[in-house]
This record gives sequence, C-alpha cells and structure tokens, in this order.
Amino acid sequence: MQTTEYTLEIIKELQRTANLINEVKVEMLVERILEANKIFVAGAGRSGFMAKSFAMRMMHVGLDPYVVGETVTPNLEEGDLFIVSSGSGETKSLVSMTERAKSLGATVAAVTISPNSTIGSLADITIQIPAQAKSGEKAGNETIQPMGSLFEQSLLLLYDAIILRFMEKNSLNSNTMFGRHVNLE
Ligand SMILES: O=C([C@H](O)CO)[C@H](O)[C@H](O)COP(=O)(O)O
Repeated sequence: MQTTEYTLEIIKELQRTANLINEVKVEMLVERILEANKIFVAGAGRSGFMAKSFAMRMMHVGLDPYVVGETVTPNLEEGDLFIVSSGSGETKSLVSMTERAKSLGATVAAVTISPNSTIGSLADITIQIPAQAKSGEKAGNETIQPMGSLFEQSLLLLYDAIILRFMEKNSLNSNTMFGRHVNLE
C-alpha cells in the first residue's frame, strides 16, 4: 500500500472509532471543565503527548490547565479536575496519581480503552475509546496500526472536539484564542 492509502485507511478507522464514543459522557466532561477551578492532565508516552496538546488548547480558551510532572505545576485541591489519559488504564504511575487525586478531593475523569481497568473504575467520569490495546489485544474495532496508535489519535481528536464544544458554549473563535498564543517562540 502507498503511504497515502495508509493515511486514508487511518482516517476511516478514526471515523469509525469517533462514532463509538458516548456523547453523554463527553458532555459530562465538558460541563465539569466549565465548573472546575484548576485542571490537571496526566498521561504517559504518546497518550501523554495528546494530554499536553489538550492542556495547551485549554490555556488558549482561557482555562487554568496544568500538566502533571511539569516543574511549574501547582498543588491539586478540592474543586479541581484531574483528567487522566490511559489506553490500558493500568499504567502504574498513573494509577497512583489517580488514587492521590481522588483522595485530595478532585473530580477524576479518565479517557481509556478499558472502562473496567483500575483507572477507569476509580474515575467519576469514564470515557471509553474502543480501540486495540497497546499489547495488541483486540476490542472488536479492527485496526491496521500498531499498538495503541488508534487510541492515541482518537484521543487527540476527542480533545480537539471538546475544545470546539467549549468554544461554541463560550462564543470563542480562533482570533480570540490566538491572543493567548505564546509570543516568545
Ligand atoms: O506511548 C505509548 C505507546 O506507544 C502505546 O502505543 C503509551 O501511550 C504509553 O505506554 C502509556 O500507556 P497507556 O497508559 O496504556 O496509554
């Protein structure tokens, strides 16, 4: 297959996967984002990259987001929102962080392949992205891609769609957001 054909096949997979995401759960997360004080995102590896992209856009819409593990990230408190992105829902460091976030009184939202995983079970809001696990275990949603790629791409699209929903609710546009874009790059 040519590279473009692979790209088009990936787009088909993403379209199919987006249709499997529970809209009601996503809306619950959007509402919680609107109410939250500080918002913390956590994720490891590629899932973590998508979480960081989400935090960046949340900053652009005027929210108060932080990436767990960054040196300037403050303390988490009651009334804050902790959003954990983990395909497996079992990544050890994220399990501990999720437990800690819960014990500190934050609302926990998890985006995962496995809602019954440790992280999925701990969360107040669990959004499932049905996709192949990074271990290769199937989820009835076939992919030509390796490991957790379909999950991680779907995660980025879901987060970008949440930003659009937030923009709609708050009458924001790209120009107003660009005013908050970094100007020291
Ligand atoms: O980087 C990753 C890997 O390349 C999977 O495709 C994962 O995102 C990382 O290992 C974190 O795993 P999960 O917590 O299960 O998302």
